[in-house]
Amino acid sequence: MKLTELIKNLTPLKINGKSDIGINKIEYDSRKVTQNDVFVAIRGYKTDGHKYIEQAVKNGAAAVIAEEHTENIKACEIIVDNTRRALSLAAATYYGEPAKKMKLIGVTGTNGKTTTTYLVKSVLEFTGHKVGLIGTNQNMIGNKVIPTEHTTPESLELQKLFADMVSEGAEYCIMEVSSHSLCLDRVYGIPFYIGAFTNLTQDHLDFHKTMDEYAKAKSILFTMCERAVVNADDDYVKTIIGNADCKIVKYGIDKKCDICAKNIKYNQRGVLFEVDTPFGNENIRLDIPGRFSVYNALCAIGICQGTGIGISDIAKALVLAKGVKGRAEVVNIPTDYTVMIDYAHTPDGLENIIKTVKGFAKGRVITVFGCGGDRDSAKRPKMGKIAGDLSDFCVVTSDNPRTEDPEAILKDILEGMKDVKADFTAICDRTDAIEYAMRHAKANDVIILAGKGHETYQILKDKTIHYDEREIVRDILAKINSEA
Ligand SMILES: CC(=O)N[C@H]1[C@@H](OP(=O)(O)OP(=O)(O)OC[C@H]2O[C@@H](n3ccc(=O)[nH]c3=O)[C@H](O)[C@@H]2O)O[C@H](CO)[C@@H](O)[C@@H]1O[C@H](C)C(=O)N[C@@H](C)C(=O)N[C@H](CCC(=O)O)C(=O)O
Ligand SMILES: Nc1ncnc2c1ncn2[C@@H]1O[C@H](COP(=O)(O)OP(=O)(O)OP(=O)(O)O)[C@@H](O)[C@H]1O
Ligand SMILES: N[C@H](CCC[C@H](N)C(=O)O)C(=O)O
Ligand SMILES: [Mg+2]
Repeated sequence: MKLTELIKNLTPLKINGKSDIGINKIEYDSRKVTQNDVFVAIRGYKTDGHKYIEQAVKNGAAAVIAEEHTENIKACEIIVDNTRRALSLAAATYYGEPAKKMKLIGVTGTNGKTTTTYLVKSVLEFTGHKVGLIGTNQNMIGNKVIPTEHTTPESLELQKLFADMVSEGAEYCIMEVSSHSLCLDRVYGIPFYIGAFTNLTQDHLDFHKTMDEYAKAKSILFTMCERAVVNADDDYVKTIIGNADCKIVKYGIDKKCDICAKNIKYNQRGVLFEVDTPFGNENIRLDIPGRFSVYNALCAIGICQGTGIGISDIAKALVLAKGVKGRAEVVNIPTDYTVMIDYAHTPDGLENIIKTVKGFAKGRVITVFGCGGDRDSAKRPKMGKIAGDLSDFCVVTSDNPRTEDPEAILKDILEGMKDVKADFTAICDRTDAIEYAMRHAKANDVIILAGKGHETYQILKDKTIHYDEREIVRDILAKINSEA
């Protein structure tokens, strides 16, 4: 591709050097640059990509997109005011504007994004469509799984993924849009057909600092879509759609809205309810338990109706929809107590899953949980308080301590547990903590292993180790049985 073509949608402040040259590919990491690439220099949180311009040119960069001029540079220099945005726009051009060739649906919110995207994928597939999915657990094109490290990938990888989806015939792409991705312009310039909002509760304040800033970040999605589907019961909904200039469809249980659930029945297996929509009413059954599952189903219904699918097909597809790995997932073991793996890692998520299990457990609810290192530390005592007040017993433990001291994270959690109702203990090693819970479980108890969900790793200071709670639970059970 010609550099002039690649930058056609940018508004350069200055171009230094010859831009009528052939280029190979785009890179934003100087270490990956090879002959005739375009290097995009990004000012990051850990370092500044402008420091690596010289290295990128040495590695063969024919052009550099940057926010400032470099003296004596031996490559064409495109100066722009925002390189993250330039990266997103140039990547879209490089891959042939793939987002415009599919109907793109973005889901944002603190909790429920992954679950909702899977529900939407199931409904779209039930009605015969080929669907791409992007999110926390994995990316998918139809049934093909593509591993991922981020909930929402960097723009360059995102545009490549869109292009792969288009070339494999996907008509829709349903994706999670994290607040980080909105702030860091990973989705800049992308035309969303539908944007959806699940809810906003505390998380990621290490990054956003305040809830208002966090809400503002989420609201960006609703300036980029043709249609919005939003949770009317959420306290932040006004901020979220404050700048929206599109059709807005509201869903909820408590407030009067376009799509509402009534006569809700909860059981251990899932939820049953009636839904009223502008396009008809229907009975809905979803085999994922909890009030939050009603919200996720309503959000999915709003999105799918926006694509023109009838409510009766949506209802039929939701009955068949399977749960998502690591979300209220019951481990299949022959014990008289239950072990459930769940991804609750925020105060609200933890409260929801414990209350849900409390609603059906015939025995006690034992919660094993921790909090991630290098993440919002203000949520730690709050999660301690919630788990301690709502469970019958808690084991506080580690969940991806990353660069932090695991014991110090436990201490932060325990700060919130000074006068909680439940008994609790703290065991830093997660496997020992799970073993403790399993050895103390009685008939009909439910052990919730919260926080790791689908993850099959534990991130420690110096390394990431394989860590799959399904395997851990089975190994512990074998050990306990061998002692009998
Ligand atoms: C805060 C954050 O999101 N940071 C992301 C960001 O890093 P950054 O811009 O600060 O990059 P940096 O490390 O300072 O480097 C600056 C630039 O110099 C370049 N560089 C660096 C070294 C070198 O030798 N040469 C070079 O060119 C880097 O490639 C980069 O372009 O851009 C990087 C590249 O895309 C991301 O990998 C990185 O994600 C970090 C690792 C991260 O942990 N992000 C998490 C918090 C995140 O994004 N989470 C959300 C939500 C999760 C959820 O709730 O589900 C997600 O969407 O996954
Ligand atoms: N609508 C909801 N409201 C509140 N809590 C929810 C909701 N849906 C799911 N949860 C709880 O939050 C956990 C995470 O759900 P899910 O993975 O769907 O959210 P997410 O928004 O994708 O999270 P992440 O930000 O990590 O990607 C679940 O395991 C469950 O305990
Ligand atoms: N994807 C989210 C949740 C991770 C959940 C938990 N396992 C943790 O590590 O904190 C994040 O990176 O903040
Ligand atoms: Mg997710």
